[in-house]
This record gives sequence, structure tokens and C-alpha cells, in this order.
Amino acid sequence: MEWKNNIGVYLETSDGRLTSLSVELLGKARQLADARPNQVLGILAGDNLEAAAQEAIAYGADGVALLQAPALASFDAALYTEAVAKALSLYTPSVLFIGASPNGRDLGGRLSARLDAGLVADCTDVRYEGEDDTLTWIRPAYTGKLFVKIQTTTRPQLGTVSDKIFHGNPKDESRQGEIFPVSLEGVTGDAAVKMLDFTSLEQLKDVLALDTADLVVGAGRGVQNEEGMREVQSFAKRIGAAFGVSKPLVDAGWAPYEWQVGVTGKKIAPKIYIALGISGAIQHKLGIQEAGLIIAVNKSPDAPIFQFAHYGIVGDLFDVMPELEKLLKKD
Ligand SMILES: Cc1cc2nc3c(=O)[nH]c(=O)nc-3n(C[C@H](O)[C@H](O)[C@H](O)COP(=O)(O)OP(=O)(O)OC[C@H]3O[C@@H](n4cnc5c(N)ncnc54)[C@H](O)[C@@H]3O)c2cc1C
Repeated sequence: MEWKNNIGVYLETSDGRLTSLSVELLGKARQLADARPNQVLGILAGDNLEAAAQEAIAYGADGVALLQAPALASFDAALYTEAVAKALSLYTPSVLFIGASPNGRDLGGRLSARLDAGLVADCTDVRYEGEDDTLTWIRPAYTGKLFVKIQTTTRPQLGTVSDKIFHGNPKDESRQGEIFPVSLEGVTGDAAVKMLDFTSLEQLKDVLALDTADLVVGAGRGVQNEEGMREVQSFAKRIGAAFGVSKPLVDAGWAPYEWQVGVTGKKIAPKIYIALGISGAIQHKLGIQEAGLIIAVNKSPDAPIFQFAHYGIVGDLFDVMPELEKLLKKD
């Protein structure tokens, strides 16, 4: 099988398994490939990745370029750029999807510079509009007020995409694919990053939960101060919800950036989002619009959030919270 002009997906792993974002990108790549038809190539860099390569095939890849070396055991942007560039030169995909994780963004920018290829960042959709292999990428502009269509003329067409934009396919263990170990000869360079400390995923559990939780409570400037925010946070904990905040709470230094929900924070898609004291600015809305059900509590009946929330409660959040808790506990 000749590997040329395929649809490439840069795959990331956590504890030896594909991240949910990588599975989502494989799902979109598979959908585009089936429409043409074309092949999907996963690109995996790291160490001990055989199981992840099989997983990539089960989720839709036809082949996986495996870049394995002890030096790649943890992410180093400079080395990974060289390694992934080598795989791209061998298998010449026409497009490369990259997850907009912190490492993915770093890699995407570096690959763009290294290959002199255009990169479209933070896309919310991608499609073929013509007959050739040119993809149209869609992304928000002007802080989400407009959506723009972008095409790149260079190859591979590089694009980064955040979590929960696309849907992964169900795992199909019966799918067959090829795994190509890529020789890393010629991939040189001293690690640009020296790891001094390591925070296990377990310690970041609260942050991760925000990405994947079915129930999320969001706190906005209506909490008044840091103490108010802590009250909302402990309410979230008591009802078994993950906790997120609007940008002003991060700007005030009350919450870390990892908790921010919105266009410049996390885009989340829980089954239920309870917004407490959040006005519903477009930049926040873009982070929660995929939620199944939005319940907003705001003391102003004119708050913009009531225009898109499924349920709205006009009242002081500190009065409403205990009532909501009683109701939730009753069920
Ligand atoms: C480039 C850019 C990027 C941005 N990115 C993001 C982003 O990613 N995420 C984000 O959230 N914002 C973002 N913003 C900021 C955004 O524009 C809004 O300023 C922000 O979302 C407002 O946060 P808020 O709703 O908490 O505060 P406010 O707009 O001040 O709203 C507070 C609300 O609380 C209500 N309230 C007050 N007291 C109570 C009470 N006791 N009980 C109930 N309700 C009460 C008020 O009626 C009001 O509606 C961005 C802005 C820019 C320019």
C-alpha cells in the first residue's frame, strides 16, 4: 500500500493509552477519509507505544507511524518536532490534525516553522469544499464574534483542534492496519527541556474532571469575592459536580487558569452545566454551548445568559444554591 496524500493525525497518549482528544481526531479523520476515499495515518511518538498503536487502528487509523525511543519518553518539543517531521517526510500526508493540548499547540507551531507550512489554530470544523485535497478549516475570530474559513496552500495542511469538537468512533478491535516503526536515525538535537518536577495526573484530577464530567458548576463574578467562590466550589463538591469559573475569577487570582471555561479557557460539553452568577458573555458561551442542559442562576432578569440557558432562575445565587442542593439530594 502506498502512503501518500493521506490524512494524518498526531496522536497523544496518557499512561500508554490514547487521549480522548486523539480518539476524537481519529474519528474526524476517518469520516473525511471515507468520503474521498483515503487512508488515515496515525503518528505516535514516545516509548512503549505498541498498545496505543493498536488502539489507534481500532479507533480508525489504517496505519500508524511509530516513533519510539527512550529519549522521547516524555514530551520535548524540539525532539518531537524533528521526529514527527521525519515521519511526515516519509509518509507525506496531505493534512495533519493536531490536538490543541498544551503540547499539541507547541508542536503545531514548531512544525509550521520547521516545514514552512501553514497552520490553522483552534479550528471548530473542517471539511472538503472542492474536488482536490484542500481542506477548509473553520475557526472563531474576533473573540468568537465571527467564524472564518481558512485554506492553506502548503502541504501538509496543519491544523489544531480542541477537545469535544469532534466525536470519536466506537472502538472496533477487529479493524486491521499496519504499524510502521520509523527509524530515528538522523533525528538529532539535545533535549531543549529538562524535567525538574512531575505532577501526576492524579493530582490534577479536579482539572481533568472539568473536561470530562457530566455535571459541572460554573462560578462567575456574582460570587463577589474569593470566599464566595469557595462556597460555590464546596457546593459543587457536595453535589458531585466538577468546578469551573469565568475569566474574571482567574484574572482576580482566585482560581487557576486551568479552571477557566470559555473561548480562551476550556470548552466543555457536560450533560448539565449550572452557571451561578455568570452573565453569559459570548466568550463564556462559546465554552459551554455544547452542554446538554444549561441551568443559569442570576439576580438580574436581563442577564444575557437567560437568552440561551434551558432553565433560568432569577435570584441571589447564595439563596438558590441550598435550594438546588435540597432538590438534587431528593432525587
Ligand atoms: C479576548 C477575550 C477572551 C475572553 N475569554 C473568556 C473566557 O474564556 N471565559 C470567560 O468566562 N470570559 C472570557 N472573557 C471575558 C468575557 O468577555 C466576560 O467579561 C466574562 O465572561 C464575564 O464573566 P462573568 O459573567 O463572571 O462576570 P460579569 O459579566 O460581571 O457577570 C456577573 C453576573 O453575576 C450576576 N450577579 C451578581 N451578583 C449575583 C448574585 N449574588 N447572585 C446571582 N447573580 C449575581 C450579575 O447580574 C451578572 O450578570 C474574554 C474576554 C476577552 C476580551
